Amino acid sequence: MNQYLQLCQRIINEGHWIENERTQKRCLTVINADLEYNVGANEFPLITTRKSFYKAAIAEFLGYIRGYDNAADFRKLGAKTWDANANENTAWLANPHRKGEDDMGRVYGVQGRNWAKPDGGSIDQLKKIVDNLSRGIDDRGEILSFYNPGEFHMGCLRPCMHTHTFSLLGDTLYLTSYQRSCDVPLGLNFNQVQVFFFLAIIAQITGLKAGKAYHKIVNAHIYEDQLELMRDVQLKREPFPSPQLIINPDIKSLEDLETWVTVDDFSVENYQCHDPIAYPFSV
Ligand SMILES: Nc1nc(=O)c2c([nH]1)NC[C@@H]1CN(c3ccc(C(=O)N[C@@H](CCC(=O)O)C(=O)O)cc3)CN21
Ligand SMILES: O=c1ccn([C@H]2C[C@H](O)[C@@H](COP(=O)(O)O)O2)c(=O)[nH]1
Repeated sequence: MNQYLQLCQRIINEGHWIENERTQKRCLTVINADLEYNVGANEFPLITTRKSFYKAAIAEFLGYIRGYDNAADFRKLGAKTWDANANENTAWLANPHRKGEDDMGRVYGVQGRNWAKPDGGSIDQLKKIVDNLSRGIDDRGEILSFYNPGEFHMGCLRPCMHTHTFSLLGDTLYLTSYQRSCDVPLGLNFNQVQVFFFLAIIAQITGLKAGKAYHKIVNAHIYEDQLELMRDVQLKREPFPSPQLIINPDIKSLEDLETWVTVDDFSVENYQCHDPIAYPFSV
């Protein structure tokens, strides 16, 4: 929790005001942040200085694992997070590749599970990783990349947290996740949960021990209309100790994640938090 608060404070102390053309808003911005989560010790990095809706964050990531490309499928899992980008961004609404209401296009999980090969067919990056790790193999290229510049024009948004690398030391699994752009009040609140969740769940289904997750962020920003709430409300609050994430032990395979798992298979223990804060969202 302290590393999150330190990053927020650093943006306020040292940030530069940068115009953003896509959203037509200014962002207070710093470059480079390194966050670390101890998944093995189950120190769940859930924000405590406001109420955090971790189930929606897990639902969103479960949608990526399943390769979903439609905001309605995310809603069914419990995440409304793609409604605005799929249906309210004027550039995407006018894009000939958009297949209709709720379509997100070839983003995130589509690339992760169904990367189109130039010579036909497709690559399932996640299945290869899970198969290797289950056999104790780390070929130093256990990389899940959502970043496909050749298909940016076919999706509603370029992926923000775009690359996840798994590494094995003995029977302990590590994850390094790389994020190019980070909405610290809203997005990071979810992304911290997702990086932790991803290592915890892949360790569980591959029979490995979870070690640490390393979360590397390039452009970390606060939108101009979020600044007052962050500076004068959230940062004035005292954090509580980290809660623990509890995962249904019956989840044993990638197929389980693809078929029957829901957000009800996850819960949190000892979560003490302050009141919610409704931050403005920029489409
Ligand atoms: N400007 C922007 N920021 C983001 O963080 C973001 C995007 N766009 N576009 C793509 C996804 C969608 N994400 C989102 C979208 C909405 C919330 C949000 O509204 N969160 C609320 C609670 C949501 C709920 O009740 O489930 C929050 O208070 O955290 C969070 C992340 C993260 N990403
Ligand atoms: O997982 C996510 C997804 C998105 N974001 C934020 C970061 C930016 O504020 C916007 C994306 O805008 P770009 O112009 O494409 O950078 O969404 C996030 O923090 N986490």
